Amino acid sequence: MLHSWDAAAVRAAEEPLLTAGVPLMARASFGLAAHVARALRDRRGRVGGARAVLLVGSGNNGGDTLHAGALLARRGVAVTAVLASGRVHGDGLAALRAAHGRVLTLDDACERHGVAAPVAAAVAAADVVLDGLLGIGGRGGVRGAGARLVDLVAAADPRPLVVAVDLPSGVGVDDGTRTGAVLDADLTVTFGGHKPALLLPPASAAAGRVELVDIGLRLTGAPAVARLEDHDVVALWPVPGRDVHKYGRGVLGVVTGSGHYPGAAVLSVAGALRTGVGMVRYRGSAGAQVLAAHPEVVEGDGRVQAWVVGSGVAPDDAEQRSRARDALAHGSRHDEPVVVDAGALDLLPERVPPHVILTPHAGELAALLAARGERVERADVEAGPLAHARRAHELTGATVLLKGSTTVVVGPHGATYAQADGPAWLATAGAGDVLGGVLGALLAGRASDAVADPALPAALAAAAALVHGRAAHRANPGGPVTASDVAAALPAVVGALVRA
Ligand SMILES: NC(=O)C1=CN([C@@H]2O[C@H](COP(=O)(O)OP(=O)(O)OC[C@H]3O[C@@H](n4cnc5c(N)ncnc54)[C@H](OP(=O)(O)O)[C@@H]3O)[C@@H](O)[C@H]2O)[C@@H](O)CC1
Ligand SMILES: [K+]
Repeated sequence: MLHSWDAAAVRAAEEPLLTAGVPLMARASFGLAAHVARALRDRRGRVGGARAVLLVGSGNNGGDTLHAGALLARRGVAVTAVLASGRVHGDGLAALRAAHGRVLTLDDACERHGVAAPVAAAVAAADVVLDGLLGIGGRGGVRGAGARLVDLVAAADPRPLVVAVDLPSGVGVDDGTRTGAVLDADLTVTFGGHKPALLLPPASAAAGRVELVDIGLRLTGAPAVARLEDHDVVALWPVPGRDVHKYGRGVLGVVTGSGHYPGAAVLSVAGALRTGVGMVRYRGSAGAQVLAAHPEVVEGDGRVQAWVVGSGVAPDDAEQRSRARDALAHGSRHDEPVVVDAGALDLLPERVPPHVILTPHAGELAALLAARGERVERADVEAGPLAHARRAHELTGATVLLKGSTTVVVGPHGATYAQADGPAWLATAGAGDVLGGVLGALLAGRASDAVADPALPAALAAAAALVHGRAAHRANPGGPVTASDVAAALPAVVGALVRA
């Protein structure tokens, strides 16, 4: 599992080490220089003779960058530091000067006297740019001279390799927002532990590949945001024991689809069956289509351990909406986990337990929050997915899985996940219906655990997102997929993950 820690936790872990005189900045800059040198070697074949530009802000992030620049200069790199502030890290600047690095300033006064031209020339000639404007001390997007530097580098053609120091400057460190100027990086070299912005959308898209440098911090306690990796899935998966029978494995009740959208029912059932479930009971108006596609399904009422409701339930299908409402009410009251998607999100009772899991996309989450009196539009959710998923969890009590290219999951007790497992090709009609089925199957298999441990539904939701994303990759590596392809790839993906 990948963990991330917010700025306060990182500072708290740094403090005793700094007091004890541990050279954290030296460790950070040494690791940074090593990663930059490796990237230069990969790109140009050698390190010596490369040209590097350092964007240097006023804090310790700029200090890391200056020290790394000094190390690179000693390896034969022509290093130019551009100071975006009149106040920069003194030791770092001295180290760079001692290593014969060049220093340019770009505060407002200097720019009026024409310093901008040499800065532009240095950026235009650079093989690599190190973004050391802001680290965990940044508040809001990069301002002032730094913002002009960001624009200059972003417009450079050919584009140099951009390495973010600790994290891309100007992103919301703890919430993953991107409010102003941010320089998109190819590589981020982060120190001590991942920061939430490196996992959370939209900021995570600015980070590129992320490399972690161990500087000896002891980050303990719960992480701010986690990301499941393949090897985490087996511990969560309801792998059947030798003597289990189909009812023991879990029966999933599915109330999805409608006369208008029978495909949603077929796909949500496909997702569940191919993930592995004892039985699916289907209730609804698309029974003929579901049975034609999946003869193993049983139609009608009966005991179930978990539910999937809502995908493809049309607003004018009163009968199907009433079945979805009943399932939702029954599941909330009777310890049966419920996945609530699309057409049932507006049927949600005022408060529900965390074993009710909402699976909206950004537009649906905005509508859900607006219906509860919040002034929110889709664009707001896209700009701050974590904050809005959290708000929906607080207002409803439900576990919230917010779908997106990076899926954000929020549950009780701070359980927070950001999963970026699927290819962009997965943004296709019906993929969400399959995801609902995957999660439903997991919940049916672990229904009593998911009720007893309020944080477990969030972990299962993250696991569902991981498996769904992996299935899209497996269905057609690097190319287009349909929702049916994704469902078809599920058994092999699950098999590979639980055997590993
Ligand atoms: N502690 C250690 O030993 C270690 C720390 N490490 C490194 O230190 C980094 C954290 O350093 P940091 O705390 O100095 O903050 P940092 O992010 O460099 O910038 C703060 C400065 O920026 C300014 N500023 C703020 N917002 C702004 C904006 N939007 N636009 C423009 N300016 C803005 C702000 O100004 P102020 O608002 O205070 O006037 C302040 O002067 C961390 O990410 C890691 O790289 C590693 O070496 C490991 C060891
Ligand atoms: K930075």
